[in-house]
Amino acid sequence: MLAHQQQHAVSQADLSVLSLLTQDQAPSPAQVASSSSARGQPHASTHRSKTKKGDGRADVDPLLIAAAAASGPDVTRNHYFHSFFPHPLAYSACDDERAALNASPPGPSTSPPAQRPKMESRQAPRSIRLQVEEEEKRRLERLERLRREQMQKEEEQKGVLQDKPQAVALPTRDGGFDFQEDGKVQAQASQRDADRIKAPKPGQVRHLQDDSLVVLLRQPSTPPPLEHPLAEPPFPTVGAQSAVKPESPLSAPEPTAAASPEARTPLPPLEVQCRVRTRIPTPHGHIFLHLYTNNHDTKEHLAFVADHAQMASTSLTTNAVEGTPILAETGERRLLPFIRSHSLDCKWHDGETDQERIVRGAYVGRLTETTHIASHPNPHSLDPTATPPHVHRSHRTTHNTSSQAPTDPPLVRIHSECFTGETIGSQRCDCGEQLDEAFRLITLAGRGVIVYLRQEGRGIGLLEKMRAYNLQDLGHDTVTANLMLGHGADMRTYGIAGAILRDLGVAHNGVRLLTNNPDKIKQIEGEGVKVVERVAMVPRSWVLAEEEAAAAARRAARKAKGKVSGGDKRKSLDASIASLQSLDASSRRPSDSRSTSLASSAGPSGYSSRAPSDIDGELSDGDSDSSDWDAKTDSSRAYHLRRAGVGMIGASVTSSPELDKYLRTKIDRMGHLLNHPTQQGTLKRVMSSGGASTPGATHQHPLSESVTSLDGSSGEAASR
Ligand SMILES: Nc1nc2c(ncn2[C@@H]2O[C@H](COP(=O)(O)OP(=O)(O)OP(=O)(O)O)[C@@H](O)[C@H]2O)c(=O)[nH]1
Repeated sequence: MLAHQQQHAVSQADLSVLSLLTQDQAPSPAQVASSSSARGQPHASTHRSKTKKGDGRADVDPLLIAAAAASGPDVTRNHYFHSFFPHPLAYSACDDERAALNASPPGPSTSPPAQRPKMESRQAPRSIRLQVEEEEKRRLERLERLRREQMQKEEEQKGVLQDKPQAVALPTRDGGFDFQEDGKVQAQASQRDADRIKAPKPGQVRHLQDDSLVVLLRQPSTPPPLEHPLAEPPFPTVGAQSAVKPESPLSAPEPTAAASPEARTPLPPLEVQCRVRTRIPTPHGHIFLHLYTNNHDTKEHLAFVADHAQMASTSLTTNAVEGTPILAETGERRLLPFIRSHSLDCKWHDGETDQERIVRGAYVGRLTETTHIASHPNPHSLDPTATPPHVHRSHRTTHNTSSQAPTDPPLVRIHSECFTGETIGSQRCDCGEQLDEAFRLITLAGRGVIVYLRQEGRGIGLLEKMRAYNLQDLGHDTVTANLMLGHGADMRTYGIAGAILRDLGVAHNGVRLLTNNPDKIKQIEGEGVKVVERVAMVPRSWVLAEEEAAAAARRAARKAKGKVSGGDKRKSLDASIASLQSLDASSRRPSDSRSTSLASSAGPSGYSSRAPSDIDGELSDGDSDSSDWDAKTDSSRAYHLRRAGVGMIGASVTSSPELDKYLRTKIDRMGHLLNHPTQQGTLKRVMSSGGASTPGATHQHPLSESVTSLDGSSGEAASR
């Protein structure tokens, strides 16, 4: 009983310690000392407590009490932010607060107490974190399942394709096609295939029942990996050199990454790859559209190929009689290599099927319901007159062409994308009509290439070009506007064009380049493309003006002479037809020398002067009293339809004060090889150094001596 009482007795010392710990103010050292000494006194109850060790509690250590007291009543970090915390700055271990205290001047402070830092957890509650983890796990499992299914399908597909022989496609009546080995019906065709051939269900798209074809269509094969794949992030698209360096920009903007050679990451050797080819019927005729990828940018550059002989052929060699073009002027058959993409035709992987080749466009002739012949993986090896297999990976590779038969250099246009000119017929530039004219000329010649480069706005992009247009509306020209925005006058490069032309096998034998731009000729030659002739691109509005002036002159002459007799009229028509035919032949024929180019007489009337079918249209245009010719033939109707701009790219003829200024700037400031017509209507364009108002570089290029005039006469004639 006594022991029990002793155990629960509270001594005076305990009470004083308790009051020390619970008081508002921190105890002074003296208080602590007295408290300790009080505990040190041999007090009866203290003594009793010392003797009662059986309750498991340790004696209260005076040092511990002193430390606790010095820290104030709220000592744990957990208590620190409780709203009931009574003592600002009582947590002496907080560095921020100590710093704030040190910073405050000595003596009574009037400034408000420093803000206590807030320590808040940004972590989501655990339940949410678990939920997110769970979802991520489920997503990864789903992906893994899909990947496994995909692999399984591919395995199955491989099995199917190995069982199925490589084949030439045979047409089916419902528009699908079946592939049979070497064109022969397979004796061991599967029962399923045989059933399908015999009994097609009406309205059913048969080829979609073919599992292997479905797999092929949904998961097309990819070309062999490039030696130097596209780096991440993509390399700048454009901007290696500019034709005209910034002279004195009004502001001095930072050079763009593309503009500054030092800032550019060194590019790997350029590689291009034709991924797909297809036939497109255009208002001017059929062309093959090729889509290219490359390892310098992420853009899809294009090539349009006109090759009528190839389209008519059922063989990859030009030895096939039906594929041999006949030269208009001599009637002679000439063996011309077909213009084909080496990277498209080559084998992409082992076990490649004809289906794969045909779907990507590696086929012979024209794909129809009745002809589906996959091309040979190396078509050039079949053609003795063709360029050797083109090595597209490095344009530095030289080919020995000495043993090859001379070939007709195709017409080639290297065109830069212009959204505004080509899609909505902007009258600020001549891009739309130039593209249209290039289509007209290559299809008329029956053989040629347009390389369509995705370097909008001379390489500065659509956004910047539109900003430049606003500056032009303020009165600046196209060059100055570019410079003001911190770009060069022309930021385009032609490496990709060169690689595409090499891939198409036309670079080495020479091309007739449709351009007025001397810088373009220089750059493309630097890419290993042989330019044997420059063919001028004449604004159609100029041609039109010339023709109208000529027609007016003829009418005036007739009036002066009196009405011509029927016989005279016939003679004059015959003479005109003969002259037009000779012009027409010239646009089809390669030039004998680099010095003279009979210009593509561009413009709506140019159709008539080039296409025999339009000759009547030309004459009717010139002679008002021969309009009866128009109604007589279909060809004149075609002429009028085309003249009206049906199906033309952009606008068939571009004409505006803005265009006038644009062309003038190109001639005066960018050295384009074109003379602006004078007010008197003198439209002879003399491309020689003497005739063109062009800067130095223009004169040095041999092709700058080419002479072109709107009436098709040679330079010598024009200058006489
Ligand atoms: N920055 C800029 N680009 C323009 C402007 N007008 C047209 N372009 C672009 O210029 C490119 C065509 O270049 P041009 O100088 O017209 O012709 P070119 O291709 O150099 O020369 P040719 O072969 O003779 O046609 C296209 O990419 C157009 O988008 C303009 O005012 N400013």
